[in-house]
Amino acid sequence: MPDYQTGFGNHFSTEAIPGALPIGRNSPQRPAFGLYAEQLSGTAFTAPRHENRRSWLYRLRPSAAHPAFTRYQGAKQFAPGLSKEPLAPNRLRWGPLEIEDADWLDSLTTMVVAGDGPKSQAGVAMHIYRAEKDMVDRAFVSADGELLILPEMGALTLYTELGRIDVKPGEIALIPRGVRFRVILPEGKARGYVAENHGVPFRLPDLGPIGSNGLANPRDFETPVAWFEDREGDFELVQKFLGKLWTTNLGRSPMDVVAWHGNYAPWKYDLARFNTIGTVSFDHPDPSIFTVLTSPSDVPGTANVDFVIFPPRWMVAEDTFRPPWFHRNTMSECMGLISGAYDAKADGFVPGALSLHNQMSGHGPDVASWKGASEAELKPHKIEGTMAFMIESRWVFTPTDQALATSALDEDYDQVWSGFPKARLPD
Ligand SMILES: O=C(O)Cc1cc(O)ccc1O
Ligand SMILES: [Fe+2]
Repeated sequence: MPDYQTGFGNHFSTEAIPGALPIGRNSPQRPAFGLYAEQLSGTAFTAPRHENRRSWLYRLRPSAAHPAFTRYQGAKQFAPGLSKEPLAPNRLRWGPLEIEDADWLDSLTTMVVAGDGPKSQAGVAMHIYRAEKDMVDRAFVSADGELLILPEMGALTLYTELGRIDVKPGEIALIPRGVRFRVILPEGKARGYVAENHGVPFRLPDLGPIGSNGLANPRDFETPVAWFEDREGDFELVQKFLGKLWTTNLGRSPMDVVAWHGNYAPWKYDLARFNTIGTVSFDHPDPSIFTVLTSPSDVPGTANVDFVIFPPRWMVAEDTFRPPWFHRNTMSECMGLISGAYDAKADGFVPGALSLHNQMSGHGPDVASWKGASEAELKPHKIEGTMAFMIESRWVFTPTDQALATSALDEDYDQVWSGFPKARLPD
């Protein structure tokens, strides 16, 4: 069982072998045991102090020691590039994708990308993994963004440069941009979502009038302690760089960091710890009240990407249509479901599914959900056994060609909003 240290964005210090971590300096002339000191920067050196993220790694060999990268021929469905066709303003929905005879990396399937891709340092890509093999002698790293991993089926063990993380459905994990890792499937099969954030790193949202506690509390984020593997021999490193995949043979495992300190590190978080806040009077609040993490853009309050969840919660609003209202939004919304049912979609939105409601597309409850909620007796009611999420962005999402071609695409999605009775005005 991995061990963790707690706190979001804390300055951690951890060593797998006593004496490996230098004290009082980062880069001594001769680090202990002949280890190599290496700084991993997740923000510009000159980023403001409260945004600045970097860690110091003490490792068996420097990351710099590797031969040239060549194009990687696997993972054909991962980052295939975007369609050049004009993007229709249609609402889209996909059913769950099938498990593939592949490891986590090779099973990654890019569905939609918000923004202009990694070169712009903005936007977010949504990928789905659906694997049944372990990554044994190989690791992956994205230079294009941090990876927010959302398991939907089956647990994962993430062996990262900075330690090991166990994560299961209902929990989430984050691998910072540039951190190398491999994925083991303790339950044999695994499926889930990956939001690759090309913009500035996720942080906790400001709480404003909510006060100093609530939503995702910083102490519930768990970062692994230092752990390393000393493995020599063929070891592939696949790197995503500007939307293309590259490979090299390191000749050793890159998970050879014996000690590290800093505030740039992977973490996991149990969504059940989210302190959900909602109305105790009337009206359905904007879903921003459910924001777990936000990556701001250069326009204040207008996120590059927000990660929002719809957890189990009490519904008590009086004289209120309680599910999400009908709406059109300047922000674009991509949703997934980890478990249970979502209160705006009585049918067709199942765990593993994905939906897309782009900028200004009319959406909201389907007919069955609207009818049920309009006629319901408004007793206090608990929505239980559910976890939906939304990746919301100021940048429009473009589906990949393969997402538009897959049989998992629901050809009749628009039908969920057909058949609403017309309002009747007084004579
Ligand atoms: O479209 C959706 O289902 C997500 C959503 C939920 C909600 O409670 C209010 C607005 C919104 O976009
Ligand atoms: Fe919406």
